[in-house]
Amino acid sequence: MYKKGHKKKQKKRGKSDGRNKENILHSDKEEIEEVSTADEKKSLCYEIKYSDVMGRYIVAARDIKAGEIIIEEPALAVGPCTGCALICLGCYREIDENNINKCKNCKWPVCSGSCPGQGKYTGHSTYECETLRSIPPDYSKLEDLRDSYQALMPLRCLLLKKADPPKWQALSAMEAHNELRRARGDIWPTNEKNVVQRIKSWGLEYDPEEIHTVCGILEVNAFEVGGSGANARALYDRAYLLAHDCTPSTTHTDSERTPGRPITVRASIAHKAGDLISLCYAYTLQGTLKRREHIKHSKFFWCSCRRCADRAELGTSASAFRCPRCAGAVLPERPLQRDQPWACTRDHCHYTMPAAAVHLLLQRLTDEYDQIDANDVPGFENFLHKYRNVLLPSHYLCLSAKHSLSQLYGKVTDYMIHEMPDTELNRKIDICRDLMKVFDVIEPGYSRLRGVTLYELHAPLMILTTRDFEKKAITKESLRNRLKEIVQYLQESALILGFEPAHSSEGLMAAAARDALKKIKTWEQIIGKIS
Ligand SMILES: C[S@@+](CC[C@H](N)C(=O)[O-])C[C@H]1O[C@@H](n2cnc3c(N)ncnc32)[C@H](O)[C@@H]1O
Repeated sequence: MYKKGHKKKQKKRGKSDGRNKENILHSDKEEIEEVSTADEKKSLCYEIKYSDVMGRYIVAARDIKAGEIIIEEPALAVGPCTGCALICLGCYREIDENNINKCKNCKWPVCSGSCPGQGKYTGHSTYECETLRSIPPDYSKLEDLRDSYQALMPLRCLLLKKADPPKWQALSAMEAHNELRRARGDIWPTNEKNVVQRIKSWGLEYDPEEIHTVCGILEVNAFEVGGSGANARALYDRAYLLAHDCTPSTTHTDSERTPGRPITVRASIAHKAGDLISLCYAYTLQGTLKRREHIKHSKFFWCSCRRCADRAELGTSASAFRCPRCAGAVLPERPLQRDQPWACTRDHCHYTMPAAAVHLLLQRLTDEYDQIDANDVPGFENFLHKYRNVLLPSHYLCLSAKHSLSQLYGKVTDYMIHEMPDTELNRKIDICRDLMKVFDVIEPGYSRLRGVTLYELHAPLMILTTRDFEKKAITKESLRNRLKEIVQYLQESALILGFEPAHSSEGLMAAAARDALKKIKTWEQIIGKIS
């Protein structure tokens, strides 16, 4: 499943967009679709291509500017993720297991009688409700009920066959990788038990192979959607065509509160006509070994993108261990062959490490990293200090620790921004700058990671500047230069995060950045125009 990732606007797709079929009255449907398909082709900024390696993928049909909308479309289907807690079938928010509210008709869990997802195809639709009415949940077996949620999203897709054939047709066109998945000892039997047998036990007559195919379509193509405690997965008619790249060229965001739960895919960098339009199927802040394993495991192919093929990951050294002999960087000799040894990059040093030793060391360090509590500032700092002779500061585990620290410094108990001493503020600044150097390469342009980090960077800079001004330890000229730099960070952050839904944490950060910019304007009374 794709994790969440983000103006001069391309002509925005209107509500009569050919794919927004739920907005079209049946009698007019064919005519409107034909017209809008022709219009659509003219205005599309991408075209679909095919290769034996990647299958279908999209490229820019013309030059695309950073921030431009490439795809904006409603979901074909939305439903619970596998392994989710007991959630409302309408809005995906967690339900209090001691006080479960039930749908009046089918008796399955919903948050309330007025849940906004009631009766919507992106939530608890009437056809789902009617189907589930004959399968009342057993509330004396909550664990079993939670397990049964795994079958709900596949069932929602299968129900579309009758309830909305065009949507069913659109999702049926997606890749399921059945042969690759069938050959794997884990996925197929798990789906057989948790989904196929479950749907059979509900007395619903679907072909087992078809159910497996729907499971595959979801595994290969679904996007994780939602936020603010309401996590779900969704299929989209065109966004699924985005090929993978470990330095993605787009970001995407979904709008939980808009009917149809649309996804918006934006160019995070400028594209030339013919450029691949890509999305990262893995977490960019991981090293090549982990990203490739994750992609192989969940998307069934070995990535060999530019970043994966380069031992130094495009100059970031994001997987580099420190050489115990000369303190240089130890990197894989052939990063696309995971069983090949790693070696020091310095000419005179011939230190090598067998792949198995690297994998073991990485696992041990990852296990230790994972033990650190998400809010534990000293925990992350200790990790960085403890492994300073084992990992290069650019190693992704160090970057992950710094990423957490960049957000914790200034926001958690004992580290509230106005109480932080200058040394800690400077630490936050250094951390943010280190991160930005890497993010500029692995998630360039208008990416959420860059937007948030720029915002985090402005805060300690602003406080140090104010303190220096109050102490009269700064000239007018240097004050102006520092404010200029802060304004640049805030403007870019507000621009990037302004693409996010207003109520999301990133949307709120964008609003805070805009406010901060207004406040900085008041300094102009003291020092004259800043920029
Ligand atoms: C969501 S689908 C993308 C659409 C798909 N290509 C199709 O034709 O339906 C993901 C699948 O596309 C293929 N794919 C995407 N990016 C790839 C890449 N960079 N290298 C190789 N295969 C890729 C893989 O088969 C992957 O499982």
